[in-house]
Amino acid sequence: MLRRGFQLVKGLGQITGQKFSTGRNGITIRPLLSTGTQWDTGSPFQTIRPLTMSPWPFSTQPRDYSLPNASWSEEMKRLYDHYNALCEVEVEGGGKRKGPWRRLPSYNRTIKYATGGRCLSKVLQAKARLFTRNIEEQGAGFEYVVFSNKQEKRCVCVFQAGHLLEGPPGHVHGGAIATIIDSVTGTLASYLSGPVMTANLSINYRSPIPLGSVVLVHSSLERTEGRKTFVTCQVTSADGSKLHTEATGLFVSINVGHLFGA
Ligand SMILES: CCCCCCCCCC(=O)SCCNC(=O)CCNC(=O)[C@H](O)C(C)(C)COP(=O)(O)OP(=O)(O)OC[C@H]1O[C@@H](n2cnc3c(N)ncnc32)[C@H](O)[C@@H]1OP(=O)(O)O
Repeated sequence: MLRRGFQLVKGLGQITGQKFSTGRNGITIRPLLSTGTQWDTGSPFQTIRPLTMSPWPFSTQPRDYSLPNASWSEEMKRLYDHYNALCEVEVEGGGKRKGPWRRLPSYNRTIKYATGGRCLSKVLQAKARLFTRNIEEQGAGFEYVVFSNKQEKRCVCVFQAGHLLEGPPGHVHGGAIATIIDSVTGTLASYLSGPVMTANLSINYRSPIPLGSVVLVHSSLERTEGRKTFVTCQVTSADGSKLHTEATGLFVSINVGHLFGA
């Protein structure tokens, strides 16, 4: 029973991305699901606090990684607040209506908790995570939030690069920069054109990005041609005064069956 309980919570941790750890004297659990079920693992392990169990083994309330957390710098929070405020506009006589901008929520699977992928075993399916959201330690990897503006066919990402993204000493790895560019341009392309895959990404690195700094990743639609969506991208310092990186991307619309073995 004890072993079964431990395997289950460990499995849940892998599936939900939530934190469970084994202490010297047993299982220490920071339950994030709240359920009414009390599991007593018995001595020497401490009582596992109530867990909410659903018939579907995935959390129904996955973490939205694009919301502020304790690792965000003042600059990151200020920029988040700035763009978040543009998501609503005041109307005459009081009240608010939706503004031109949207904050895009972000989870650790591309399609929220969908299984899929050609030839993936069930174990791999359960463990698969979105590359940019697979570091659980807050502030260590990619901290970012994307805001999109459908009317203007563009988006902006506020990105704080954590210490695990180091390339040259004290600066962000070029592959990490390519990753956030691919994610932001891909998000814009799929927001405007539906399911797409990156066919081409061309990057010019103009000036290094200091580790821990906050930068803006701007992406705009250049044009569409049939199944092809062309986008541009610039990574700048938070105040816009310095250009760090420029890129262009080509995204090709796909039938999702392309990914699911059809
Ligand atoms: C919502 C959450 C968002 C999260 C964001 C994450 C973003 C991450 C995005 C990725 O990283 S995707 C992973 C990396 N990309 C891949 O693995 C793609 C691998 N390549 C493919 O699967 C196929 O090559 C591809 C789907 C891109 C295209 O194959 P298709 O058979 O569907 O299309 P086809 O080869 O017929 O090409 C269609 C058009 O695109 C053009 N094209 C395709 N690849 C090209 C290329 N590389 N360069 C220039 N043009 C290209 C091609 O010439 C043609 O132009 P025309 O219509 O004018 O004839």
